[in-house]
Amino acid sequence: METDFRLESSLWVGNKRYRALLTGWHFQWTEVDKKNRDKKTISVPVSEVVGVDEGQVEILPQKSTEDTDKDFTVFYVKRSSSGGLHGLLWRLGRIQFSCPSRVLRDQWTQHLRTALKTHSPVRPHRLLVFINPFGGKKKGRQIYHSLVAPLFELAGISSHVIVTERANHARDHLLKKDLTGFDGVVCVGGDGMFSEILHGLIGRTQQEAGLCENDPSVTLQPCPLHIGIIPAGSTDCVCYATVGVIDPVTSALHIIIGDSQPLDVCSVHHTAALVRYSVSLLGYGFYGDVLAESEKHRWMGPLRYDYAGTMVYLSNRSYAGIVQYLPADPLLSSPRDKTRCLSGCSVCSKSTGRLFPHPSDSGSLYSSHFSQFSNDSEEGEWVSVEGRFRCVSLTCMSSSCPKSPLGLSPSAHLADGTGDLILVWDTHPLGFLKFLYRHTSTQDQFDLPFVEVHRVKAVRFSLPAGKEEEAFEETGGLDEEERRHVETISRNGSQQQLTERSMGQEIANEQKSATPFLCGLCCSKAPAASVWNCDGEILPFTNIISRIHGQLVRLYARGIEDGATMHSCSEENCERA
Ligand SMILES: Nc1ncnc2c1ncn2[C@@H]1O[C@H](COP(=O)(O)OP(=O)(O)OP(=O)(O)O)[C@@H](O)[C@H]1O
Repeated sequence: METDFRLESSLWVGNKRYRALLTGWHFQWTEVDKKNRDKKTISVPVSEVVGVDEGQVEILPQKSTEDTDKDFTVFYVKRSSSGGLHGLLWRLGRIQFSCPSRVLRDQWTQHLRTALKTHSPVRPHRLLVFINPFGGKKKGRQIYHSLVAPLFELAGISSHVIVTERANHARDHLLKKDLTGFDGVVCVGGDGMFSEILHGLIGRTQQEAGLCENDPSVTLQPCPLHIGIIPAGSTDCVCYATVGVIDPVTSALHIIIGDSQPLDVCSVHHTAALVRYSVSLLGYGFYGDVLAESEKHRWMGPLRYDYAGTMVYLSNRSYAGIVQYLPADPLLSSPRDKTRCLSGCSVCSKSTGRLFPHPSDSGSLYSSHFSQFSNDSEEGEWVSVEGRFRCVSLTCMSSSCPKSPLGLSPSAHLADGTGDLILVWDTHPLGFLKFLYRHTSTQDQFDLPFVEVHRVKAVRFSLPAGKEEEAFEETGGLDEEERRHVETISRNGSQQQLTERSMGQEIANEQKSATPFLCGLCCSKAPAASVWNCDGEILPFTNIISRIHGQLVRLYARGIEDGATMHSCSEENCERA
């Protein structure tokens, strides 16, 4: 196979001579001096060649081609350090070669294109793009049209663009409209937009498979369409945790070359109904309170999270609860093993075989039921703990973000079919402050006597009997709308997908106004119950059951590339920013 694509010749860039070599998997060019000695080599994996065009081609500010007979231009992925602890920025590299003859030029372009088709077969050809015009700084449209669309055009990707007109527009489209011919769905926005796409695609896939999402023991069908995230929100945590940087060009290049990163998803249920899906944080206590408090101060913009965090910390709350969890196999990995889930993670790769025992399952992504939960004998023993907690958090990924570069659980994996359950028992305020502060540094936040972390497959949370009634009295229990909501989901399953964001917010607002929630430091009586923060949405229920679905979706990403690889590739297609 290798030799089929082998091509070697002298090529010129300006007046410098290069020896260019295509071996199938790699394209490299080495500058040769007048004495025929090799100078610097640049080597690019064929999978990272973005496109090849005849002539002298520019793409910015818009595509222009000077069609000369003996020239061709190669576009490729070029890395540069983001300067921080985290991943690498990707940029579009461009090199324009001249050949001694047109025949040789055509040979090069043909060979490169054939190598691309053979060694990069999973690149997208047609994408459905949703732009949230109001996300983040309201620059979604501009980001897409100026930075992303020209790259898609260069790579020969056709895209159908929908600018959303309301919340849940993208989700409803994915649930109801014809998606034939699309290879993937791209969202231009923040975590809220990603969540819409996630819910739409998972719901659609289960509808088509005839599966009921309400039952937590049902093994859900992995989604066949990939998701691409072009970050343009005020919180872009999923992008940060799966790419390592928040940068539209880097994300666009990952989409173009068809990178594929599986991602675990946690389903959250209340009684017999699905409430939501989560990929990053499902948090009760502190994180729920911060979200509820911050929603009251949306006018502050992103500053509201710092303000709410401070207020909630000062209110010094803890909550009674019963947490039950189903431990994952401790022999496979541990949340305290100091490993990091980086690009090419071996724990995640091995999990693919465990989660999809029949090779065809993972290949087609249309596996039939794979038993990791429903089979009682394999399920294992549930563990139960009861007490007062500052916070209870479940995360399917490290949940790293610019403010917490290692995240809530630094050794969590993106795609091993498990989540990390973090229990922070009631403690004195300074202890809790230490726990919070350690998230911003490299210190181990789990190395504290009041903190536990467990790698789990499922979690149940309930209020202790007496507290349930207290909380019920405080909130007035389920209101009419909540009851209708649960009934609708139970009846219609995936047809009527999930909590409407707007409705969820209304419920949360009602709940907030009904609860003497955080009336600041003056509030003398602490409420009996907190709320759940599910990837930035408040859940309308306290008693929940959640389950991790291994590798349920795939993103156009490859996990975080280690900045240290900059050293090994400094001779190749890398540069320091
Ligand atoms: N056209 C629209 N009008 C109003 N809301 C929309 C529209 N399109 C999408 N949304 C909703 O806006 C929410 C926030 O969007 P997004 O995540 O893109 O931006 P963000 O600035 O990061 O948001 P936030 O800070 O509120 O989480 C999403 O949950 C989505 O459902």
